[in-house]
Amino acid sequence: MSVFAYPSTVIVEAERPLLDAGVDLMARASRALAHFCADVLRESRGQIFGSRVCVFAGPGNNAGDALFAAAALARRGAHITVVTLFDRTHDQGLAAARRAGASVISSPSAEETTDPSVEAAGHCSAEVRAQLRADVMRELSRSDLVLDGIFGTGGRRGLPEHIASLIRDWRHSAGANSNTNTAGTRTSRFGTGTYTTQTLIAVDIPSDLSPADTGSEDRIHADHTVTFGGLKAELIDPRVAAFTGTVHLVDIGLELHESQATAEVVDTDDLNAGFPRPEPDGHKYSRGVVGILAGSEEYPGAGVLTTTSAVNCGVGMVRSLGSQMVAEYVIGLHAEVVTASGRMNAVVMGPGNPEDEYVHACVDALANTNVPVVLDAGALDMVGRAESVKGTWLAERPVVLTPHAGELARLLSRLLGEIITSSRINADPIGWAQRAAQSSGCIVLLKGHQTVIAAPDGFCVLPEAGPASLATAGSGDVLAGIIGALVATFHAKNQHEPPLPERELAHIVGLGVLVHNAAGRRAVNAGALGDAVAEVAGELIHRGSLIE
Ligand SMILES: NC(=O)C1=CN([C@@H]2O[C@H](COP(=O)(O)OP(=O)(O)OC[C@H]3O[C@@H](n4cnc5c(N)ncnc54)[C@H](O)[C@@H]3O)[C@@H](O)[C@H]2O)[C@@H](O)CC1
Repeated sequence: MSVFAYPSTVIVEAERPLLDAGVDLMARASRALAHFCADVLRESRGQIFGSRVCVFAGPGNNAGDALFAAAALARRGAHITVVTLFDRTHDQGLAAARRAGASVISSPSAEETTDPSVEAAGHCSAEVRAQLRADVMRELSRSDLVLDGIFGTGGRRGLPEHIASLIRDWRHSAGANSNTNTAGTRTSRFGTGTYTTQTLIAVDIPSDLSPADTGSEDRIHADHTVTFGGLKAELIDPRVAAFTGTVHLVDIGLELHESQATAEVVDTDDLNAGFPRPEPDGHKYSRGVVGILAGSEEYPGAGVLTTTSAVNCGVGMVRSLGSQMVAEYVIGLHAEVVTASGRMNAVVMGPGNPEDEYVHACVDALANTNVPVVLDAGALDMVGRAESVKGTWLAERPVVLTPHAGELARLLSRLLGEIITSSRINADPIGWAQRAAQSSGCIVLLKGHQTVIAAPDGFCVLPEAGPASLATAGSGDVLAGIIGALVATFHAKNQHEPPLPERELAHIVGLGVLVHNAAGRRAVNAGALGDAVAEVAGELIHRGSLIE
């Protein structure tokens, strides 16, 4: 179900009242972490007893989580090696790990010295440093599981060089033995019939989590991140997926309010729960009427695909607002589509670049209404070189824009009056979708493998990533039809209420993306995709949930 993401500062703030009341949050966090690690070890090795676990321990409470979890694993028979990376760490955590039998290697952190008599913690001779480094590398190479407890929410960007070089060397040495490209995260051995997997788990957040590519060799690439209390907003950025691995959220009893969230991650459970079903006393108008202005003499197929997916999504009625020729194609396939004018609860404009005369007629028909519009493809050009849609026919109505990166680059170049390239968009999809939503005043759905939906207040909805099969001609037309149908249905339900809050509309658009993803898992081209929408909507309406 929906998981809301919060800035780390909000999560740390929510810990405060519980800590003040004496609640041992670290015990909750480390217990859950130990359970997770135990599951991983059981799955990869069959048992915890005899497994080898290496803990990178930093200077703060993040190390505390890792060390208490390691102590729990040691009590279940795991061999634990703690690598302390600073001249201080979480004392109680380290004591607990030692009591449970952990060995400790103090990895040297200070500058090299040539004086062999200086061997205090952090200051040691080159020879001793080399030996300690070799010990750490040996331990890392034979570990079944490595815990990144270097920095958590208190971490600043940029690992100190002694840690960066350690990670770099480890990644290189693991890469030499690995049959995957994810050097250091997974080592497979075949031939003897055994298969060992090394798993790297980041505690709360991977240390030095940065969306930048630079220096990525020196950073933690986790297989899993076990995060506590609330989903940290930085973990959901698609650019950090290679560093976080799969993110697992552990509830430690914090009180967080959705209003403080900056994003929402939605998945199939949300679709199962939120997809609109016909009401027993409903009728075609209460289920929503969507107008589709899509397709042209040049691209008639876009009209067919957009209309097909809207019809198949289970909306009350679909009106074809385009040319006679497109309408004939559409009605040939879907006899229920109506060409007569009349009431509408949402309109989709733009797929297949409909001719101007139909666009003008449609804009006239929508004047003095608050009917929401979904602008796709050619219709995106209607959002012009203004700070927002204020003062245009788009004002006072919900507007959803559905660009891909190239279209968003053109749109933003117009809105911001500077050249924005699609490669810049691809380098920061969330940031640019938010920028476009804020400056246009519209909901912006940026299409991609990880589609991002941004509302004008910056709030984002991230639907789970779609299948690669969706990257095919006409797929966007299908998506526009689905979103138009859903927006029409929700708007029909709420037409006598105040307008849907932007975040709610963004959520509905997110459900549309999930329908599209589910259809994409059943089809390999856009024609079949439009048909698969009927299958998906049919399961949601008649069965109550998707068969997946
Ligand atoms: N407060 C609590 O009781 C709880 C804390 N928890 C854990 O504690 C973490 C936060 O703990 P802390 O606030 O101690 O923060 P960290 O454990 O991230 O460590 C902060 C320390 O690291 C140093 N540091 C940070 N970045 C550095 C860098 N790039 N180079 C050198 N030194 C750097 C800081 O100066 C500070 O001393 C969470 O992420 C979570 O894992 C959880 O156990 C939940 C409860």
